[in-house]
Amino acid sequence: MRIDVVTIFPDYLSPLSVSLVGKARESGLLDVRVHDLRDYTHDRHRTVDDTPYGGGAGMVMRPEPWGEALDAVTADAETMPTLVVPAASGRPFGQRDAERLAVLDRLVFACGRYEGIDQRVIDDAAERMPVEELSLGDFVLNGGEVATLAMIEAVARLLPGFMGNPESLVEESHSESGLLEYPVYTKPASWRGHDVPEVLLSGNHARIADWRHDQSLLRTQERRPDLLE
Ligand SMILES: N#Cc1c(N)n[nH]c1-c1ccc2c(Cl)cn(Cc3cccnc3)c2c1
Repeated sequence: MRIDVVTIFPDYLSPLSVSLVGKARESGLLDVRVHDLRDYTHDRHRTVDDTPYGGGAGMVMRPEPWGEALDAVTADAETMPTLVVPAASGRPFGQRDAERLAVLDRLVFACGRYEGIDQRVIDDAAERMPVEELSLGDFVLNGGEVATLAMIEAVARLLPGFMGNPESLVEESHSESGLLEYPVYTKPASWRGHDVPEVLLSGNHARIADWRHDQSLLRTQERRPDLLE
């Protein structure tokens, strides 16, 4: 999978060079290219924003640099990529979205800042490629980079060969079961007076599986009853 990211803060995406995503890039499983939007400006100050039509506080990202940047990163596309635009006003991003995006050949992430990207950028791109405006959740960030990091990690970890042990993808929160993950423990069996639940030391795999399912159900009932509706 190739992922292009356009941003005015390329360094914000440096976490994509470490850990498993970094290893996936080194192995060729993932091809991530980060582009500085200011490279697509032509004035001395490399201006990417301007005042909003209709007034109001803050600034809006100019369409011209975005148009040139998206044209450049999609110019060589054999199949048009999907453009993902993190937006506070976007549709909530979830695990089903990660699964859907993980099977695509190419993604382009448009990381905006200020009060947002001129809407005509999204409208123009939608004439040539699928566009998804997605939100990381019901909280407010200052731009699209953090959401892009999260979405890329959620997608990348689903790529065949990314996780050393693909089995670990099965029993995760928000996986197909629809339940939250059960609590996990490792050695020592007793720590600061806290003991590992006896069933996990029993070696009885049927009892362990039942206990884990019960724990997942309890957690989901307590923390995310909406998942059980
Ligand atoms: N994804 C997501 C997401 C989220 N969950 N919260 N905030 C964002 C997000 C994504 C993109 C931008 C761009 Cl472009 C500018 N801002 C700042 C802003 C904040 C509030 C209202 N208007 C603009 C963004 C915030």
